[in-house]
Amino acid sequence: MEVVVEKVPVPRRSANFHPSVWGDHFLAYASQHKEKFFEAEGELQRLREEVRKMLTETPDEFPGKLDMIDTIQRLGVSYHFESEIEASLQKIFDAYSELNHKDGNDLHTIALRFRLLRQKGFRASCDVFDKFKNPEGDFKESLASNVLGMLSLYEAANFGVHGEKVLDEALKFTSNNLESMVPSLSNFLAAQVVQALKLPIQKTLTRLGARQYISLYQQHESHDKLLLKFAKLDFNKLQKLHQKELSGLTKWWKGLDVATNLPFARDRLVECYFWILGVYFEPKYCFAREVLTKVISITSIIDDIYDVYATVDELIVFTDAIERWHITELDRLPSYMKHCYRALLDIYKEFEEKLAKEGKSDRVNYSKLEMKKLAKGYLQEAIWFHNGYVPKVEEHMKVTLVTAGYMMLATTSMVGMGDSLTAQTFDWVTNEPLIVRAASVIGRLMDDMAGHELEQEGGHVATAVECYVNEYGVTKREAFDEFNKQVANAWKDINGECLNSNAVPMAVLERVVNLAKVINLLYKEGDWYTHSATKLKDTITAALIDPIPM
Ligand SMILES: CC(C)=CCC/C(C)=C/COP(=O)(O)OP(=O)(O)O
Repeated sequence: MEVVVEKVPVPRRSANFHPSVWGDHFLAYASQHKEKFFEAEGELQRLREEVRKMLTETPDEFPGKLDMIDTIQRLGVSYHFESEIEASLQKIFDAYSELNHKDGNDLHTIALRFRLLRQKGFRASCDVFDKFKNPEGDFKESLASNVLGMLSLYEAANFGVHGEKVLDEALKFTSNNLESMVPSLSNFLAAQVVQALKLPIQKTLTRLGARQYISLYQQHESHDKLLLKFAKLDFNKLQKLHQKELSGLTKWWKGLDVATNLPFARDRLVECYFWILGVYFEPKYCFAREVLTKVISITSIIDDIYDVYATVDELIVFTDAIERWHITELDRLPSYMKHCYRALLDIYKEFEEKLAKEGKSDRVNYSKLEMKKLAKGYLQEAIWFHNGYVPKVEEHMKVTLVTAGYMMLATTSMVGMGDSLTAQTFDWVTNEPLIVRAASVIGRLMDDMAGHELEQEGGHVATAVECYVNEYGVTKREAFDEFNKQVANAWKDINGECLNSNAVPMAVLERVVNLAKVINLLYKEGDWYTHSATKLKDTITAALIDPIPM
């Protein structure tokens, strides 16, 4: 495509991304909420207190308490009872050996206890599973007929860290057995097993998980009606809140008019909001969501400027302008870049002004530094691409772990959080801690495996796959196998870092874990983000448009 920019004709590339599939859809929700926000508020509050009572009145040493906590979490409502659940888990952890001893060979209870503790950062020992092995050191075949036990062990094994051989074995044992069991199970159990094998709890996003679990739970003959009703009402209330937020963000996004001003770029505000909803969905993180959605949306445009449209000369100036971060830099930029640069500066200025009222505007600087680092990484990739250079894997990863964007997003995720976060925590997050690196490895490798074919065709910097094949002289299949192993190892890093949470608030670690979960969803079956018109559209519809029928 030939476009005249600044009087000189410049050859431009285009990736032919499809336009937004949402248009102004979410604007409609702006007026809806002028009426009474949520009609069932009174009932919701009453049910919430009933559930709280049920939770606090059930003794912690009672095995049914574990199922209750699990159900509350999986229905997506545990955020209302964080302190109650934390206190129970602490007591359960303190009596861990004793309780496991008492439960004898009850695999379901023992595995569930282990998982619930690990999920919340308690260092529960995996030695509890040794007793389920035979003298040869294999899991007892007799366990294979215990569907509930196998399912719980499978979910637990996904929380393993490096060196936990028993959990690696448990994962293989349960995955194989569960898969072969499916045809002989009742519809209800089969649906649970299939869902779990597709996506274990450890990788499930809270809103989507809640939606799925609510529909499964209501098919369960002994479900708690009160809890189910509460979960449905709460889901629908949160959905309305999210719709309202997204209508505000759509208004902001319309002001940028991506389709006219930056027609070569992906126009993906709604997908970006969904991405960030995976990072935090709770009402208290409303401002944090706004900050992170604006930042990821503008980053997506910036990525396309570097990857698709700009010349290297323009990119050198653009990167320098981002480094200098000053409105006077606008004069040096071609007009299409001006739109993006101005928006970038405006959003950060807005955050600074808002945070200044609470004396927290310094937080924004950490995010700016990460954004500058990201832009330099993008430039390096563009130079490699334009020179036809295929780096060695190590050199590639050094840059592309930064351009995976998760170092910048992990840092920025903390900017709008109301929690009192210290300068040490910001220093920690900006120093490439293992958990952020692991999320970046997952992001980079899954993105490159998903986009490998297209990116090769469409003119993109060499993916990790190409670099690996090139350096080691292996097949593409072998490169994928190696990367899938690295991704599995990165999940173990993440699990391990969540058990060392003394120095860093769990609320911060959870953001990084959630970033990893989103990337897993978006890239495990191709690039859903770029090609958002089908599967991602349906997923977003379930999370953000269709209420749960009462
Ligand atoms: C995590 C962030 C910042 C997301 C913003 C949107 C984005 C750049 C997605 C990846 O696109 P891509 O598949 O084109 O990525 P890349 O160019 O890095 O391969």
